Amino acid sequence: MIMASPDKQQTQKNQHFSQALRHAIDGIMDIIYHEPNMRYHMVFAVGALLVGVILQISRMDWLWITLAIFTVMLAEFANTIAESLTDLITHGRFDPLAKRVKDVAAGAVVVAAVFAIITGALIFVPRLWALLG
Ligand SMILES: Nc1ncnc2c1ncn2[C@@H]1O[C@H](COP(=O)(O)OP(=O)(O)OP(=O)(O)O)[C@@H](O)[C@H]1O
Repeated sequence: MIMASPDKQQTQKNQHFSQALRHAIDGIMDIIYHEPNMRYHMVFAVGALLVGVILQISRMDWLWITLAIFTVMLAEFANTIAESLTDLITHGRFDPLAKRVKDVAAGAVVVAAVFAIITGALIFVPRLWALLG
């Protein structure tokens, strides 16, 4: 689960912006590689972007779609952070507070996904309906 830089096990502060950016990219690659849900979110995001291009949605609609995509992804980041910190503290030992943290974090992803579904439906369904009608 944890991706340390292969060259050294750094624990001190980053010295340069490029070093900080490299670690941030490590984090993004880690969540894509280890969290299947993040990959599902990305597939849905690409699908929404393709449909948006095909239907030539407005600039305002693009803003809503972009907001929905990033909201879901940020919720998944928060969920993964909460899970990792919980596992770091509990080492697999059952704790009711750990359950609460993980369940609430997972709930945040569900709420974000519902927002994305509503946003996509409001933007795409009327246009698809008009195409079929
Ligand atoms: N240490 C723990 N103490 C108590 N309950 C736990 C603990 N670890 C996990 N759980 C319970 O098991 C569930 C599943 O845990 P898991 O770590 O797989 O989270 P998850 O949200 O399903 O993960 P992912 O988002 O990667 O699918 C949690 O939602 C929580 O209810």
